[in-house]
Amino acid sequence: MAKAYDHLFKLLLIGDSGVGKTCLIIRFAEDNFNSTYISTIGIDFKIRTVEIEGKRIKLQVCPTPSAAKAKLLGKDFPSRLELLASISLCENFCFRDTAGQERFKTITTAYYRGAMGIILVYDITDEKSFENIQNWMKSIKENASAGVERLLLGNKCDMEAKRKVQKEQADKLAREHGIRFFETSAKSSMNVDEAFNSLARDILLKSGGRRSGNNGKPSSTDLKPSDKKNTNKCSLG
Ligand SMILES: Nc1nc2c(ncn2[C@@H]2O[C@H](COP(=O)(O)OP(=O)(O)OP(=O)(O)O)[C@@H](O)[C@H]2O)c(=O)[nH]1
Repeated sequence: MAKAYDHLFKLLLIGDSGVGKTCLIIRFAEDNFNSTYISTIGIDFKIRTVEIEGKRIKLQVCPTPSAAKAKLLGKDFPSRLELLASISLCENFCFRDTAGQERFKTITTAYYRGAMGIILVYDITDEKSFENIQNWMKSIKENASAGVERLLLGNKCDMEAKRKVQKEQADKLAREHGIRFFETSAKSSMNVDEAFNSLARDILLKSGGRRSGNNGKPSSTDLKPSDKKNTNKCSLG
């Protein structure tokens, strides 16, 4: 039987708690939005297959669980419960840890190492979440594979009246790091497909699966999200 996809890309979303990582993933994978806030504990990953440059790309997307985030930002590890939650991640990110904190570094490094693309998310209404992007960049440098594709997203752009972070500030930061930047809204779906597809396309181009033309820069007209949307549950396995 023919394979349902040509490439599998694993993506990771990171950023402060509450910036909208889970909602972005749900919007992308299921075209849905739920305003009920439940902080990510024990995570689902989502899958959606898109078509880019004639290739079917299966995107597997995970948010970083709270415990991993805390450790990556150098804070104390929150609790045993959160450790258990954090190790319930999917496929390559799946670990069982009976020893506790001492092995946590290995786990967090593995989150990053498994990812081919990392999406850094801040909330345009929360200045602190934008300032922390620098810390997230640092943790990518320390933990991720060299050359991992990165993308910066300013989420909640539907909340213009409460905006604290100007687009120009983020544009500048993205330029300094040589990465793309979008303002998105998981609520209105503004730029969500565009952002994920642009990252997938950059990974595809980097991996050599590209046609020539357009100077290697993505063109939004080349991006064709397919209808296939899917969900998978992670388990403590
Ligand atoms: N107005 C608006 N609210 C949003 C948007 N995205 C997320 N939210 C809200 O922001 C809150 C946090 O969203 P989550 O997706 O759970 O945030 P998260 O980054 O996954 O949070 P953690 O799991 O704690 O890391 C929820 O109340 C969402 O409804 C958006 O684009 N616009």
